[in-house]
Amino acid sequence: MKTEGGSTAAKRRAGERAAEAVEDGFVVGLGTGSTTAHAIRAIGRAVDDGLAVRGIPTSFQSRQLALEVGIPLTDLDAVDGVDLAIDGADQVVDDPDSRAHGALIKGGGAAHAREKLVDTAAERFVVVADPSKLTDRLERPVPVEVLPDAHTVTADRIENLGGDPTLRDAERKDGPVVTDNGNLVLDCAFGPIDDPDGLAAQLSRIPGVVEHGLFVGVADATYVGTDDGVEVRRY
Ligand SMILES: O=C[C@H](O)[C@H](O)[C@H](O)COP(=O)(O)O
Repeated sequence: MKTEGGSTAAKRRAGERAAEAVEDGFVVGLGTGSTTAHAIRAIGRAVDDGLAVRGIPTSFQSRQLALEVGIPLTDLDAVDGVDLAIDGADQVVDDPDSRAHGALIKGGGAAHAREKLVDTAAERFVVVADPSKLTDRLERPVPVEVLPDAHTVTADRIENLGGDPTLRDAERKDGPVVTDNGNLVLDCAFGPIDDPDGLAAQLSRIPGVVEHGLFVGVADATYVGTDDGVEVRRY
């Protein structure tokens, strides 16, 4: 799980505040990453105190943590709906004058395909972040999960859109990162992204793309942990 960047205390404040929104009987989407991990641990403590919830993990990592802290688990196909999803982000547009306000780049931990399934299914999706994630325009490389057998041709098509794709390598293994779904990840640099919605549609149309990390118009709020509190952005 990726943990670099941002202060741990700020991440913890954001995660714990989001966990306070979990109500008795909720089905909760459990995102992935170092910030969401604080929310999962806080939900686990609430479960110890008697809160009845079921969690839907978005990755092997969040599943393991949820099991460790005692959150009963379910899956999307087994529930009528998801009341709340809590998830992190790699970048969040923070500009109320921009049409992209609240748009996200996700997938730093290669979990964005399952995250998008769960986050878009939720009645309410809350992003948890520290201030280092806020930006005027999305500009980090966009993680794109691709079918392994087609990663070269898919990379060519992403280049045709103006992207510069790099196959994500595993740090402690020879070879590429393999996602929980058995696929590969291309980190695709586009420079500053003026129209994330348009780029999202173009990426989704490429055969071989399983899912990309642009989340546009999905988040309902971002909880930004700071050095001394939590700022809430609502969309
Ligand atoms: O694939 C991973 C996810 O999209 C994470 O939610 C994202 O990378 C943020 O992680 P963190 O809270 O560790 O910065």
